[in-house]
Amino acid sequence: MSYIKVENETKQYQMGETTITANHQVSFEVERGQLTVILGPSGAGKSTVLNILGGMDSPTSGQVIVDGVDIATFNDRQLTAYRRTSIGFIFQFYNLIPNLTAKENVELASSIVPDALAATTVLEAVGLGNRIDNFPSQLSGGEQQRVAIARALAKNPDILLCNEPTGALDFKTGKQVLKLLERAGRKDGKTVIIITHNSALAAMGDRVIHINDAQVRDVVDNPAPTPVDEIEW
Ligand SMILES: Nc1ncnc2c1ncn2[C@@H]1O[C@H](COP(=O)(O)OP(=O)(O)OP(=O)(O)O)[C@@H](O)[C@H]1O
Repeated sequence: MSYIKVENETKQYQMGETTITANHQVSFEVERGQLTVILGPSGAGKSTVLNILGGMDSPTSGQVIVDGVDIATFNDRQLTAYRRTSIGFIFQFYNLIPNLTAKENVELASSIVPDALAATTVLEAVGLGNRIDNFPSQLSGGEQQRVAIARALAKNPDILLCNEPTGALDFKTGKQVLKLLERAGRKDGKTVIIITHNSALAAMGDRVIHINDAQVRDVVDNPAPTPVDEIEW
């Protein structure tokens, strides 16, 4: 069985009298270590998929099997443990704590898991060895996103979930960030899932899942993904 298998996952939100269907019968699979791009326009339902895969939300119906276990059946305590140990999150706007240094931001995450990597080591790995004592406000957007990647990697999770990781960055800085995610997948064996509306990023994925109007429209495998260095947008 695939490492991740989402089967007929539906998520509805009740807003007074109105029911909003954010995901409708979503099904797809991701193999372990695969770099996956989930592509779709704004409002398509991508973040909903990511929130459910990350254990931040539960589906209304359907199965979300990760490493053989259906996390859709998890209670709050099980979801907390899953979020802590299995998942590293990277968001569009970094979500760093402003009054903690880069190192302290990373340590905050690593302190909640048993098999954490040293904060300094991961900050060095993302090229920020000389900025560990800087506060987020003293770092550029790209540097802040690299701290966020270090924070996610420090927990040593199996899965990295990235929601528009380059959405707030310029082309050159965005590429640096994508190269780190590419390396986390190709060298460190993480299962990296990137959500984006930027269709140029599809080329870097081993698998591309197209979502539109709450549904999976297409799943395309790339036998020869393009290295991030060669992607233009
Ligand atoms: N908590 C919520 N309550 C009500 N509706 C929601 C909630 N979360 C998402 N939705 C709705 O579900 C639909 C899908 O939203 P979602 O955020 O998953 O899309 P998206 O593809 O990630 O879009 P974007 O790229 O703009 O973030 C939208 O119509 C959105 O308004």
